[in-house]
Order: sequence, then structure tokens, then C-alpha cells
Amino acid sequence: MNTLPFPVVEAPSVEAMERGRKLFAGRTEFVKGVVAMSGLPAADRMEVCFAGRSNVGKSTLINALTGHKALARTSNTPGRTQEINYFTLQDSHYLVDLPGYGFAKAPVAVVAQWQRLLKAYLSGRPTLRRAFVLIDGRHGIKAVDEEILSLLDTAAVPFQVVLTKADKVKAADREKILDQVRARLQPHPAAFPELVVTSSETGAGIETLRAIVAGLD
Ligand SMILES: Nc1nc2c(ncn2[C@@H]2O[C@H](COP(=O)(O)OP(=O)(O)OP(=O)(O)O)[C@@H](O)[C@H]2O)c(=O)[nH]1
Repeated sequence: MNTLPFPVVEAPSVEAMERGRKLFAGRTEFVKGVVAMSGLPAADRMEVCFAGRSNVGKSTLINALTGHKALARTSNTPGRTQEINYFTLQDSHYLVDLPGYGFAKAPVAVVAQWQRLLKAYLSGRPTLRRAFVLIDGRHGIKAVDEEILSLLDTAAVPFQVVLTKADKVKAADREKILDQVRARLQPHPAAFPELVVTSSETGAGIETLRAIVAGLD
């Protein structure tokens, strides 16, 4: 059991920010969409993955990070990203976009298939350095998110919560939601003890997240 305060991460140093900016300013390309473990690219460089329930703003965040308009497909139709999508970040990193979960209308068999693949991926990828779990900043951690947090605990993959859509959170609700997230993270041993608050709309937290990725070794 954690007894951690889970503060919002402090702004990175100028040097760290510069490193992040440089990394993400480089060539970013879509490599492939993977539907089975056998399709994963060779584990020849470090990778970070992004997970979150459908419509949390994952594609939008990946586009904001990489400065692309449509690298990761964004859509208003929840649940369209059904593959594990690999992107290169320079030649040194992979960015991995995991299938959105918790889409109520997805058929049971499809959900079961995602879960199997997610589980296999999270526990079987030695080069995975950190998972960023995106949580809608208006709603906090929901029951549907708990399953992935537990999977990450079991696989011992350090994960960091990234709150999205900060521009849509009323100032009066901000601390209440952060406290809900902090309380929900307490039982999770794999939780990285700092939160990132982002908005793809205003750019808040984007440079911070870039610096975090660039700072991983
Ligand atoms: N106001 C605001 N809207 C956002 C933000 N990020 C995403 N959105 C909107 O939220 C909706 C869902 O965003 P996506 O990026 O497609 O979500 P996703 O998590 O990739 O969704 P799936 O493809 O279902 O997994 C879109 O209408 C986005 O424009 C944000 O920071 N602020």
C-alpha cells in the first residue's frame, strides 16, 4: 500500500524541457498496428505506452506531444483504436498507443481479445519503461480504469497517471478530482508517485510530459 501524496509533477528544468523538445521534434513515424504478440516490432529500443478508456483524449494527446495533426487518429467515435499502434520517436524510442478500453458497446469477444493482448503486452515487453495511464480530468479514476491499473501492478510496469482535458475542469473541482485520483492510487504499488495534468487544447503539461519521456533511461 502506498502512502504517497501524489503531487502534480513540478515544471521540469529548462534543460529537461529542451531535451524533451528535441526528442519530440525529431522524426515521428507510424510503424504498424499490432493485433497479436507475434506482430510486435523487435524489442531493440526503449518504449513508453499510453493507455486510457475510449474517448479519454489519447490520440489527441499523442498528436499534441509529437506536434502532428493526425499521427494518432482522433475521432469522436469511441473505441475505434483497436490495435496496439507503434510509432517511432527518432531512432531511440517507440511510442505505443494501446487500444482504448471500457467502450460499453464493444462486443464481449472483442473486449476479451483486447484484454488478452493487453495482458500479454504489458507482462511481456522488456523494453517498456513506463505506461502513461490517461484519466479524464473531469471524472477521475473510474471502475473501468481499475482493471488496467491492476494489470500494470501484476506486470510490475511503472505507470504514471496523466489527467487529460484540464481545460474542461472547473477550478472549483480541480483539487477534489486530484484527491479522488490520489486516494484511488494508494493501493497500487506500480503507481509512479507524481501526476501530470494536461490539456491538448491549451498545451498545458505537454512539455512536461515530453521532458518525462526524454528523461527515462
Ligand atoms: N477540450 C478538450 N477536448 C479534448 C482534449 N483532448 C481530447 N479532446 C476531445 O475528446 C474527444 C476524444 O479524443 P480522442 O483523442 O479521439 O480520444 P481517444 O482516447 O483517442 O479515443 P479512442 O479512439 O476511442 O480510444 C475528441 O472530441 C477530442 O477533440 C483536451 O485536452 N481538451
